[in-house]
Amino acid sequence: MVNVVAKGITKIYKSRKKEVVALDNVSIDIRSGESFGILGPSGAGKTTFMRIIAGLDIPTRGELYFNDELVAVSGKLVVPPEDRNIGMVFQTWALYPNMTAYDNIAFPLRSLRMNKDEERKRINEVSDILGIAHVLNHYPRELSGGQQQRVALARALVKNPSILLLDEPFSNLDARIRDSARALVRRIQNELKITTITVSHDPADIFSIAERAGVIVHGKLVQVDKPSAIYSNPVTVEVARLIGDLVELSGRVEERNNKVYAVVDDFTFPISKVTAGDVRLGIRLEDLKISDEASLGDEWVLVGKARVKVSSYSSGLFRVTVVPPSNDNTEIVAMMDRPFDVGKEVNLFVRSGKVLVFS
Ligand SMILES: Nc1ncnc2c1ncn2[C@@H]1O[C@H](COP(=O)(O)OP(=O)(O)OP(=O)(O)O)[C@@H](O)[C@H]1O
Repeated sequence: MVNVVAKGITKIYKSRKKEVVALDNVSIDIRSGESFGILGPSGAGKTTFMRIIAGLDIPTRGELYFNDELVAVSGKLVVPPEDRNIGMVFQTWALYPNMTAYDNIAFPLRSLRMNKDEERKRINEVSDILGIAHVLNHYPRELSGGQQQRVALARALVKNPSILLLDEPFSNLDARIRDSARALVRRIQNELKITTITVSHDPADIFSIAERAGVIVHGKLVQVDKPSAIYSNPVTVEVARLIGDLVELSGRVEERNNKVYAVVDDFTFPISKVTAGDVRLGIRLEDLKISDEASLGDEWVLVGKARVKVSSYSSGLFRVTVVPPSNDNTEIVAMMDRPFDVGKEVNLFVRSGKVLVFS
């Protein structure tokens, strides 16, 4: 088991006389045996970070250690990729189309000049764990997406790697089998206790397999925490957006009866942070509700009267957009279990303590 330590890693690409800062002073300590997730929008620098760990790219500045061993430093590869004992699964799985599943999995072992019995034993072990023993004679085109992904995973695991790198490993799978694929990766990681780093732009991947996660935005590591803590306390509105649908509003802080509110047109949102002046608010759709009732119990706080502007259907729920009486442009969306008539006057509620405040 290996702990991965990055100290001040910066990666600058030079292309057509332009410099792109893909990673900007990233420091992180990924614990031995940990399942760590890296979340970030497209172009944030996630793949660059993985490539540097794998040794496929060299940091422009900074140091990378596996345990206490220096593996790369400012412009220099100290330990080459083939000596890093890393298993990788790419987004596309990158299986060799002209080789059977067996030969794909055996490929990393061929350089070890292992005897055939030992090779078969290893491949059978890893195939049993992944439930693909019955398709080892098939070519990739004869396998389902889920089976192809498991072959790619088997190929990454067959050498007993110290580190497993998964780059968007589920994005090529049908949505309906993604959950079971995530559960499989989580179970294997748990059993084998390999330090695992999963990169994704999809928070569902990170929530299902990572114990801790780092968020990279514009090359900077802006937050490291448990996924649930990033969800509840995102450091910026960009991070909040990455981890779920969000209503964003601009408000003005006011104190009324010793309580602090953010006022948005006719709405008053209770907030806990005392930040004077203008604030940016973020509220998750699941923390908003509309109702004909005047009260919904202690969990929900009345924000004000609203008018239904649009009501549409979305995956089993109704997406209801409401506006305050005085401003048709301040749109707030709540996911409801029934439709509401357009033009109807309703009460808007927010879940207590769930208004995110950004300065
Ligand atoms: N070889 C390269 N030469 C020049 N620029 C590059 C190179 N590789 C990556 N970049 C740039 O570095 C930045 C980070 O890219 P990277 O692929 O690491 O992002 P990412 O977060 O993995 O994005 P995605 O989710 O879209 O794959 C981008 O602006 C990208 O265009």
